[in-house]
Amino acid sequence: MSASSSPSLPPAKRARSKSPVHEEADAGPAGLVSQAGDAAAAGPSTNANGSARAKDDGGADKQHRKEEARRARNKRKDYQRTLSKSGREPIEFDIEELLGRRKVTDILSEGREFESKFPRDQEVELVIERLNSHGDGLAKNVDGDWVIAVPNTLPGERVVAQVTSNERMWSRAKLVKIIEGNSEKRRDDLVGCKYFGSCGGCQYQMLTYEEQLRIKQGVVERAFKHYSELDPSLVPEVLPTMPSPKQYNYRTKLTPHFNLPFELRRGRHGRHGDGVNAKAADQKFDFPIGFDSIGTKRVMDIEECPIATVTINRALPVEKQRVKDTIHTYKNGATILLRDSLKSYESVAEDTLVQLDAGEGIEPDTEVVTNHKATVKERVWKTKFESPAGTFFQNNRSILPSLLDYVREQIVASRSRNGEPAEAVAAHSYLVDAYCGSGLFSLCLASLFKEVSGVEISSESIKYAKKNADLNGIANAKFLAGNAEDIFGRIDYPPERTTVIIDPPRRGCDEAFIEQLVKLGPSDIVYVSCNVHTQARDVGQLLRKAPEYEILSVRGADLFPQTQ
Ligand SMILES: C[S@@+](CC[C@H](N)C(=O)[O-])C[C@H]1O[C@@H](n2cnc3c(N)ncnc32)[C@H](O)[C@@H]1O
Repeated sequence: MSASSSPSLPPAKRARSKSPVHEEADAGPAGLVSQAGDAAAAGPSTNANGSARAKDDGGADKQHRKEEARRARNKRKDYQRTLSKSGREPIEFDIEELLGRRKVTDILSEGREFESKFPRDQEVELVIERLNSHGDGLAKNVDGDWVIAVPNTLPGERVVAQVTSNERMWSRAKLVKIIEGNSEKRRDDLVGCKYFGSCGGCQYQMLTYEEQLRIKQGVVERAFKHYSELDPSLVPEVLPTMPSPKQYNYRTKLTPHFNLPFELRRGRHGRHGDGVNAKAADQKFDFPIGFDSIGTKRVMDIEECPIATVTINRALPVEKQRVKDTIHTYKNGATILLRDSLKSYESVAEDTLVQLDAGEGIEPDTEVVTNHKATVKERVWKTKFESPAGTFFQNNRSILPSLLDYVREQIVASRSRNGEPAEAVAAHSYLVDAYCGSGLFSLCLASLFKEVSGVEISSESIKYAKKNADLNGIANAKFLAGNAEDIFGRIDYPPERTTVIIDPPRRGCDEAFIEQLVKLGPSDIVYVSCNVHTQARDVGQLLRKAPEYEILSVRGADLFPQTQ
């Protein structure tokens, strides 16, 4: 699910008899969160610890802070390295399930985990048994002590595959031919791209969309089973995957890349010196610009990408030609950015706007931006967004209304469980939008809260989040540039009336963030993620640290149809 998102709505808290905030806030290392006496009067306040840093901080103090920062960095890295306590990759669970736990234990205890590897390029006949979370078909060798992963295959298919590399108890292989296909599932008539099967970008074009959604539901189920390390009774049934209204032409960002042509590389670094490059300005070079071919780092030339928007596909050949015409100015290979942006909010007619909101796939009037610093325009529901092209914004605009609807519904439902009408709660409740980017969740949901506060590491994104609040006339939103956990020292929200939305990068949350979150003890937490494995790990951590939380809903959303 490398490029797809899996938002879910874990923990909403049961009624708590006491808040852990008071008990722990004073004692904690940051000790920054306190519960407001009058929450309604309290906005985010500056952290006294932060602002009270004395002028006479000496070298020793500086040294101490540096040391603290280094320790925090290392702790963060350690946490991120481990997907779970045991640090296991998803393939290891697949191997265990395919070969059987007993067999795997025997192999490991006898030290044979690298023994059954295949010579590179060897062709093997295999029967595919299941898919892994990357969308590759998995099969066992004849002795049942090794697993082979073959992209573009389906369970039940008998195939010939050629081994490309060996790992610990498994090999990667590429498909040579299908001897017996899975006629029930394989629908080659659905394939929408001439590069499918060679390009590493898409895995599922040969499947019906319903099947793709089912597979993703299974990935979410397995991730929570293996990585949350929670008792299964604590994880509710994973809901059917939220479909993307558009299954092709949905991607609003494309990043094809290229390597420097061999002749230019020699020119720069080889014995010919700069002479070759001086000539290069007049020379034409033909080299691939596109994506890696399946299972390799070899770039394939791509003329079109049917999952990207029509506007991006129109711009792609022009951009590729521009790179080819100026290739002598590049020192290395590079990645091209193509970002689809609304031409203007006004250029979209009101009726189109309604249809856009409903996700019915009317193409808005857009243009392509290639400069990382240029501004991209988007709109979700009626909220307008601007962000620099080089910073994060969700890449499938067609599904965002449904995604936001789901998040909003869950927040409203959680409030009604507490017995208060949603409108009444809005007047005295708060939202923390952690990892907020340019304010997608906080600004779209601001009307549900008295005040919202966003935190984000990119100061560029924060600058735009503030601009976006102004652009939409939203006066109750505040934004802070910093590490996600810094927000907890800046707010004074009453935990029992605070919702926290978390939407971290693929590596998931930092442990420090989870610790601070638990100290705050908000009434509801919404965790949106583009990596369900780190999400499940974090949710497990959270529930172990704060067992009073209850997971109410887990659901994948298919932001990247045709891909894993
Ligand atoms: C998946 S994006 C979500 C952005 C936003 N919620 C949205 O949907 O547009 C994750 C964001 O986390 C930010 N980020 C990464 N590490 C962070 C950290 N340690 N603290 C705060 N923000 C961080 C990234 O810059 C990025 O904007």
